Amino acid sequence: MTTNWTGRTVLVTGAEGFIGSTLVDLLVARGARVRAFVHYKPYAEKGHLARYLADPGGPVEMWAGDVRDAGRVSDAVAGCDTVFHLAALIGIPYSYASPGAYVQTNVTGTENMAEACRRHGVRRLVHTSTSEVYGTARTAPIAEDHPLQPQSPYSASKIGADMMALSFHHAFELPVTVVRPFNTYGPRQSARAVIPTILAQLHSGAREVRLGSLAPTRDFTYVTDTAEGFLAVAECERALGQVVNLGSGQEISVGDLAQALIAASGRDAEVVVDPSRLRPSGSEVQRLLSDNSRARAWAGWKPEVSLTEGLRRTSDWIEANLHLFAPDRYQV
Ligand SMILES: Cc1cn([C@H]2C[C@H](O)[C@@H](COP(=O)(O)OP(=O)(O)O[C@H]3O[C@H](CO)[C@@H](O)[C@H](O)[C@H]3O)O2)c(=O)[nH]c1=O
Repeated sequence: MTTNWTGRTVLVTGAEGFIGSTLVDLLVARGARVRAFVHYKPYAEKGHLARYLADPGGPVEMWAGDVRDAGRVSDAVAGCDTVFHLAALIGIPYSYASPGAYVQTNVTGTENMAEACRRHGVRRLVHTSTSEVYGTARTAPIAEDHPLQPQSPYSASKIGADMMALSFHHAFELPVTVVRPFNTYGPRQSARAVIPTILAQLHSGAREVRLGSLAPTRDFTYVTDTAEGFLAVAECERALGQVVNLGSGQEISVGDLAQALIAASGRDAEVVVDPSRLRPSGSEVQRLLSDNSRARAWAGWKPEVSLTEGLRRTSDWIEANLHLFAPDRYQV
């Protein structure tokens, strides 16, 4: 589905992140004016949006702020046609240490965003969920009506955020769509996630890849496919007030992924199981596989980049940007 974004003003929160900045690239390429809501200005200015932010008259305008600040959020939304809300705390391990922070940023931040969108009458609020809300698949592939199982405080906060966004559709007719990406990967992802963690180790010459468990499976979806999905659902009438999965529909175990990454990197290493790296019992999501038929049928979306090709591109990017993965640069 192609849509004309020319001349439209679009707010992207979490714009300095890897999915957010990829979405900004796609919007700019389609002629939109983007308001990039970023949390930490100095980081954003050096990060993936740097080339835009160095051009004050260009298509991207930076708004530094915190989604917990309702006034700042409202100011950012004013005059925008569409809002893509990606800003969130996303690290699962950190959510065990500080659940309340996840409630404030993820649930209250989404409430602030929905309230601002209502006040300013936006055409569509696209709220970002996560496949983590499903927990370990009870049935696979996972369709949007699968039960929600909060296996971590992070997941619970995202379930709360999703419900808050959807409640604004029911209570106030706010035009909301909840997108539920499965594990997105690709260039720009930080070392927090499994694919960049392993690739950064391999390209640094590690001869061992240490993993907590090889058994969990994930549905890895390439970042441009995820970002294209955001754009497709934003224009989809049937998706109003609905949840839409964005996943490749393919599943791979962490162990097989590690082998695929060794192949993609052209490096030689052994995979070692290290139980000290396991997440708390009952918290690890053991299986995620998307049913993406809703996104295909409703929004005309389909994944374009195969896992083999996506891992090769990601490996090449990490090898060329290894300085970003030095231990003192780790971002969680
Ligand atoms: C970083 C890391 C991960 N793993 C394992 C844990 C999981 O079974 C699997 C994938 O881990 P992660 O890449 O952290 O992804 P996962 O736990 O699925 O969660 C991610 O994907 C979610 C989308 O489903 C996002 O909402 C979360 O913010 C994000 O953290 O790899 C390891 O064994 N070792 C590691 O160092």
